[in-house]
Amino acid sequence: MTVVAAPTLHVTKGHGTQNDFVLLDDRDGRVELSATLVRALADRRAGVGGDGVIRVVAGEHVPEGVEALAQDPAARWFMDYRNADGSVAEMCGNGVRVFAAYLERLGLWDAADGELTLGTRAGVRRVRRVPVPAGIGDDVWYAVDMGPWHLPGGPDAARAGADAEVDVVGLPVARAGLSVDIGNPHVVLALGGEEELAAADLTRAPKVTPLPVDGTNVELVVPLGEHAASDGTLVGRVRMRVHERGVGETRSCGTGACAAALAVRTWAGVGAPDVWLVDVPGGTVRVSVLAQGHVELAGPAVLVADADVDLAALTAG
Ligand SMILES: N[C@@H](CCC[C@H](N)C(=O)O)C(=O)O
Repeated sequence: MTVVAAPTLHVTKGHGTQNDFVLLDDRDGRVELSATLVRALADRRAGVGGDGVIRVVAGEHVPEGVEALAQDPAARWFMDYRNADGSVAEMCGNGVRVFAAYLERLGLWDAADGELTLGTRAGVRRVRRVPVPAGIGDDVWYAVDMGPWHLPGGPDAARAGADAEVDVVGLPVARAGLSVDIGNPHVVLALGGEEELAAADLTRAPKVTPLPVDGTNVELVVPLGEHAASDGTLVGRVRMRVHERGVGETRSCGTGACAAALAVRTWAGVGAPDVWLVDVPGGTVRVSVLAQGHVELAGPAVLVADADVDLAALTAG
């Protein structure tokens, strides 16, 4: 890969339920997306600002993209996702939807032609446009098949409902948490109610024991009950706050919402809903448990700005 010598970098800013990203069209794989460049772009004062940076690159230009193409030759575009601290993450649920909206903007995908197949570090993912659920908003919604999920603690953790201890600043005692893998790592813990959720101080990372070697995202959830939708489907609802690995507290996390719904569904046991609305500080997303161990995430994706970044000024410090 060669470093782009151009003095400016054209970027787009987008978000999914206020989980915000700097998007980069590097379809030919010419940009050296170093951790330093990612941190500078994501910087909320000296840069564009975002929870992460997402690069669109043709799969053939990056090794992980080549792997995705081997899995499914339709995975022409690869989502290269980076956290705001410059670290690489396997997957970003909100990011996939924003990636799809960005591809539409770039003319690289048309939702009218059918679903989008893309490569991610967690494997191939599929996205389609879906109707916006009544009463939730008027943004464009996309649904993503997030692929397989599992409980790293296995059946023992499922039975116990926990496999980790999580200490959150602002809460009096450490809580039991359940690890959920949805392509990237999460630990979910249930709190007693809205007051506790508000009291949690997520300016510092919760202490997770044992901490997975690659770290983890942490979701705090308050179950809000269940209701029957107009078609009779049983729908569960939870409120969630999240501390993201490589970022800090964010206003939403798509993989985190999936992990939260899956953990609450595990705790609820037989007869629990397969469809969940997850309320996050930045909005609401929908999680549906699909057949064959897959889970679907649906929610909005919004592109808000385009900018030409002066690379010399950005990296001047
Ligand atoms: N916000 C994302 C998750 C981004 C990656 C995460 N911070 C990690 O390191 O695993 C989402 O919407 O899923």
